[in-house]
Amino acid sequence: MTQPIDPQWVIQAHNLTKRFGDFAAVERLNLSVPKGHIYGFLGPNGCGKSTTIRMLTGLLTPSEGDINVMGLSIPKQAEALRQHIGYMTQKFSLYDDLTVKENLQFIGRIYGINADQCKKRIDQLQSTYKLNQYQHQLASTLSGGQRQRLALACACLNQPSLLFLDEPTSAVDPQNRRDFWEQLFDLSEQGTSILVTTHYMDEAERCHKIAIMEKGHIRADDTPKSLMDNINAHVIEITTTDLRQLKQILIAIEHVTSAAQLGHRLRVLVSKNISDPIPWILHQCQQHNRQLKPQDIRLVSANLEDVFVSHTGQPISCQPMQHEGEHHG
Ligand SMILES: Nc1ncnc2c1ncn2[C@@H]1O[C@H](COP(=O)(O)OP(=O)(O)OP(=O)(O)O)[C@@H](O)[C@H]1O
Repeated sequence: MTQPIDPQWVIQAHNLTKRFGDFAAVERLNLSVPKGHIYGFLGPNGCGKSTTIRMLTGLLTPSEGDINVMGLSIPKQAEALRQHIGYMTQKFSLYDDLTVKENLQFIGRIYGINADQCKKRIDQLQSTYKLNQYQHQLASTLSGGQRQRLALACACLNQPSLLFLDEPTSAVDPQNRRDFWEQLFDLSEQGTSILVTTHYMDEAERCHKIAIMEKGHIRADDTPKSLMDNINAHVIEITTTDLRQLKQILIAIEHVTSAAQLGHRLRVLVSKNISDPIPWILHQCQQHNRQLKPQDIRLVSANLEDVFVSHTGQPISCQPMQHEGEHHG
């Protein structure tokens, strides 16, 4: 039995909680993903992104809460949902001892797609995702970028209306990441809704909307622009010498929420409780016998990394390692 769902939302979750023993990996999470959107899920390692996705796809039973995905009540109707979604896991979940084509054929059989239709669909996907020349190659021998394209092709085989992508770009190089996002925008234009987790701020900025998670909770949820415009901190850049020492001084001061060195600059977040942050920083430095000239310091616009740090208290050190990938197929 399907549940009524407001047609503007493709996912609605209410009070979603998952406990592993005493530990709450996800706690009272509320989430609404608009239909047709690319919706980004951000947050430090271990904050509960994958656990949330696994509950939304019906793979993990919540401890508490309600989930409605495309009108289906999850996990009760997870089997029916499976026909309409695609899920690309962090590890890409390919069958290493099968070739590219065999991986796709296998997924086709799981979905019960008839042989003729499946063949057509596989030809189409191999062409879209530049896999034709690798179709007889074992998945285990593919490069990072080729594996990523095959994983996306597998996730799209059943022409899903909703795609879940869990860190799909963590193992590929910048060119492959760009190409991958082009493919996501193509899918989005064709009407596919996409929920994607990422640690990359440039990717988050491409999303229609994002949610920032921390310790099992959603801390912020809006368009990237709105999050940047409404950041709850002043963003200040300081260009001077001996930034390491200055950073240590500033980070110990109340109302300074973060200080990060970017080459010859120090990027500092100061709480909005301080109304006039530049004179305030100059004064704080003086108090610590550190002279700063007014021309060394300026107020700048927030970027998404500032928003991330202001909500999680963490730098983007949680970014995955960049693996060597290949450029074009
Ligand atoms: N089956 C499980 N049993 C016990 N703890 C678990 C289990 N699955 C996840 N956790 C814990 O729940 C927390 C959230 O994990 P999750 O994988 O959802 O994080 P994440 O945000 O996806 O992290 P990452 O960015 O590193 O992929 C972690 O502390 C993890 O150790």
